Amino acid sequence: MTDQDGSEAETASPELAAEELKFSFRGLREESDIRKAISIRSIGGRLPQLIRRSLTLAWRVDRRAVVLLLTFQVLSALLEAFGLLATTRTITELIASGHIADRVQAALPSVLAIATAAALRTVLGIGINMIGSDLEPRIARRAEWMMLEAATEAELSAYDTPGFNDAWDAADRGAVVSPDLVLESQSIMSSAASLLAAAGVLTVLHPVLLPLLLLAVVPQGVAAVAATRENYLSNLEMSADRRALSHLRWHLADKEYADQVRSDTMAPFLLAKYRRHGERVDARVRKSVRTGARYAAVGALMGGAGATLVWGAVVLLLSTGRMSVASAGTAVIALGVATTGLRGIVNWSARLFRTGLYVDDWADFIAKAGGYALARGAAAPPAPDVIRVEGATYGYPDAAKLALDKVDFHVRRGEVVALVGENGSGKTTLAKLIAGLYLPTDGEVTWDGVSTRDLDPHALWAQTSVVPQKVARWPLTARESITLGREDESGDGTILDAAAASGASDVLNELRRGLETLLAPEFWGGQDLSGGQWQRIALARAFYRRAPLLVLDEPTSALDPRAEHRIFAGLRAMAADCAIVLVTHRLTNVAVADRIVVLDHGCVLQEGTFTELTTTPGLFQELWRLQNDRASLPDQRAAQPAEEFDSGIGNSGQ
Ligand SMILES: Nc1ncnc2c1ncn2[C@@H]1O[C@H](COP(=O)(O)OP(=O)(O)OP(=O)(O)O)[C@@H](O)[C@H]1O
Repeated sequence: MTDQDGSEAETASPELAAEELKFSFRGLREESDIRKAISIRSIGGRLPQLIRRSLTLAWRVDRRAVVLLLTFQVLSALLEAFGLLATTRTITELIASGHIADRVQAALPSVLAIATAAALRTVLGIGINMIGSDLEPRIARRAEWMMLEAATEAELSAYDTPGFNDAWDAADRGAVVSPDLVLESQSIMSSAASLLAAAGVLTVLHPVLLPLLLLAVVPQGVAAVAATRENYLSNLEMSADRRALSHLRWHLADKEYADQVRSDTMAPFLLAKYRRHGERVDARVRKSVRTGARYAAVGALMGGAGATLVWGAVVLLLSTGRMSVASAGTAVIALGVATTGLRGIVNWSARLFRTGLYVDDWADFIAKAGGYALARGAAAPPAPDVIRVEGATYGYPDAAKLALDKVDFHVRRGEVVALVGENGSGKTTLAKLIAGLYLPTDGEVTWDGVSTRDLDPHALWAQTSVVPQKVARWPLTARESITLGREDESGDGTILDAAAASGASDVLNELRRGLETLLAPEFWGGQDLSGGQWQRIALARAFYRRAPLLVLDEPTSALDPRAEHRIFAGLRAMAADCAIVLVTHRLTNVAVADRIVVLDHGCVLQEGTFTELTTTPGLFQELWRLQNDRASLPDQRAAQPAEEFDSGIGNSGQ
């Protein structure tokens, strides 16, 4: 139980506490696997794989750019090493004995070499930057494209699977950061190139310097990776609250519910929930920031100790005469370059590692959607003469009971068959099975004897028109909303015929630019329609398609009596060359059907013509009687004193 400000009643026992919005990564990677995958030990092995992944992604987008990027990077590293060696030469010439003018002249070629190398590296750096910036948005789009392809090629049932939508959200974040993978890999490679150049020079100067340098930088690296790991884990733990926040934000601010937020006085109630989830996120962020700061402090302390060791070694080597002044001078510069390179590798690796975790979510989604990828046959069905459902069972993932249990049904071309039953009896689910949107968990649905499992789904859907309960309000022009991009050569005639049959012509006549009007209220200049007008457009869309199977799921729920009458008056003529499956609760409308199938708790309870079912005792007759009972309400009102009747409504259920 919750009070108006959204807080749970104190008395609720844990088992009976109200459920909250929660999301799971179930079906993706298990959390324990994620923790294992991001143990510090596994990270080293992961980096090459991530660099390979970033190159593969970039390769898919633009091979030439990748080749140029790598070539520029190698050239830049070679120039850096060359510059460092030229530095030794310059210092040697400058500190040699002789007149200063002679020494400067002797050093001039190597100074020129240093300057040329630096200039060339700057040019290469600009080139690398340019190629990277050009690649990044294209990589993000490519990653998004792959997600969209994977999602649209998945079975519809994937959307009913717990965790699928979370996987989509996580993958979306992965796609957004995917270009960073390239930037970070490239920065690691460039830091590695600098390090290699400096390491080569340092090893020549004295072999002890390099291992000491590693000692200075590696602890900081480990600390950075540990902080990154903590940050990712906290994000993972917060994902449920963050999704809840985003849902609540949508429900509070979107146009769809703006009226009900006001009329139901929902704002304080939902805002309290929003605050609660927000506070949980804040607490987790605070914990993560503190842990990260602790890691950073330990890393910095150890790094400082390491750096003291390196510089102490240089001083010792110089003071004991084991290193010349020229070499020490170069060592100082090379140490600077090597430290920057190493630090770059470590810090960029930590960032690459974190990005890699998000990109893993993206890759997991693509693989996950792949797990639900349409894997049916390739046979293209001709217009079916008969569609049969044979002993079909369907259970939604994780549902406590079956939505359909051993259902037999058939519809022939030229027939109108109505599905009737109480809420939740399985009508929509059966309609989706017939239209090949779902495959039965058991049993078969066949089109002219061929199982929908063996038919090419896209070819099957091309033979199907569906008007669902909640029709899509595509952000398209009225013309596109009806043709869905499948305009034929016959010109506007077919569109206008479909519009006339559905009643959409009245809507079109009132639009400021007729068929060319943009029906997209969320865009500037786009026009919105009423619920019933949208339904008429959706019906026009279905009629325009002229598919051999027409599935109408509550197609007239928002239509006025005149518009509804037009649809049902025209339905029989339409059935001449197609099979029509009609789902409706308005039983007067099912008189148009050749046969009526009554569903109850996922099973077929009755089947017959309208006359048979209205005259035979059973569920249909009972529903029919209840629907017509409304006619007696005015009589009841007349028979009852007004006050008694009004309070009766208010007290019903007591
Ligand atoms: N996506 C889903 N995930 C889990 N269960 C679902 C889902 N959709 C429907 N169900 C369940 O399956 C059963 C059949 O639902 P279905 O939508 O087919 O019923 P219906 O007869 O069309 O209902 P209505 O008359 O209310 O439209 C119901 O128990 C419902 O709760």
